[in-house]
Amino acid sequence: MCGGARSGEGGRVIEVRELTKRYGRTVAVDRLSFVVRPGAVTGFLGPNGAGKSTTMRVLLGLDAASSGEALVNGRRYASLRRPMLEVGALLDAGAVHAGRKAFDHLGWLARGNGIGTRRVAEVLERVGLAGVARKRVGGFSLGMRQRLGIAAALLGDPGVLVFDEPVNGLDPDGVRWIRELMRALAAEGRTVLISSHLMSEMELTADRLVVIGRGRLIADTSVQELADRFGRGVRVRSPRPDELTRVLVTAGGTVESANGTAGGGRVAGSPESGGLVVSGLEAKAIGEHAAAHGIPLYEVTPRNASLEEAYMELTARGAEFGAAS
Ligand SMILES: Nc1ncnc2c1ncn2[C@@H]1O[C@H](COP(=O)(O)OP(=O)(O)OP(=O)(O)O)[C@@H](O)[C@H]1O
Repeated sequence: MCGGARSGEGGRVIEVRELTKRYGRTVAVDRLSFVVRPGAVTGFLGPNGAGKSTTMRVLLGLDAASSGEALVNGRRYASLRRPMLEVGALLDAGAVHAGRKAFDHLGWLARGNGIGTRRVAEVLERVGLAGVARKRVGGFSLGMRQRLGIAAALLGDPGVLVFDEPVNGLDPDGVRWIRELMRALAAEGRTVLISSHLMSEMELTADRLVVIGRGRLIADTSVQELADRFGRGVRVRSPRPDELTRVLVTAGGTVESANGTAGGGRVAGSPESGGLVVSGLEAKAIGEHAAAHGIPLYEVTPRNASLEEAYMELTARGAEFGAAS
């Protein structure tokens, strides 16, 4: 998969290969590999301290890898001939001179990268800042600064976009705006990678997820696959859980206690402690088997586990690691 990612995708691809980054004794990124492809929003998820920003910094040439590599369109950032035309990034929205006007800031960036000033007006329009183009950035709200940072990322009309926690600190309107923009950029065939520590946000924005914890890959999946994998099962409560478990296992089901402890057939625990989660049998079949054996049921609910739960489960160990956050 890695070897051929470069060809046939219009050069719009991010490849992280066996990337390791150490800071002294801290291993921030640990042999991490994944590929981000065009036409979709990919969420880069992990608890605080998981290594997301570090990965992005190496990808953007702001930090050197200890080993392995992170490539944009098959090249390291430093060897891209005109980087702004290939990859745009939003890392720290605060990093603009307060005294500078929005238009001048972008104009300066454009000139330094051989981009015409006509493009400045275009990107300001796209991010909704055309009306404040001649205002000083110092007076901008966080949301406006975020938009300006995105305008800068879009200046070179790059096929690859990287945003580090773009919704942090934004109000609901700002969050919705960013979400829609990310989706639109992906729909244009760009490669869009957004980091976040919030599954609730990614659930609404991303098509694919790269989940990391302690610098290592935990999952590389579509949002749908994750939902399917974790969202299955029927939640059942009965005053006779052991007996019900035996009946359902005999009928071909798999039964676990609802609080997540393993139970390949025998489950201890009263209904008060959370009941059972049954997979491999539909709600209707569960009801019929229970009725045939005269076992009362208090609840039969097809479960739709939230992605948040799936994420918590996936990153449990990583979260322990960053317990302070
Ligand atoms: N410049 C640095 N010097 C030393 N340690 C660092 C440096 N940058 C990051 N780290 C450490 O590397 C690990 C990964 O940090 P990183 O910022 O990449 O995580 P993150 O997933 O982006 O988290 P957050 O969501 O909090 O930004 C952390 O343990 C962090 O303390």
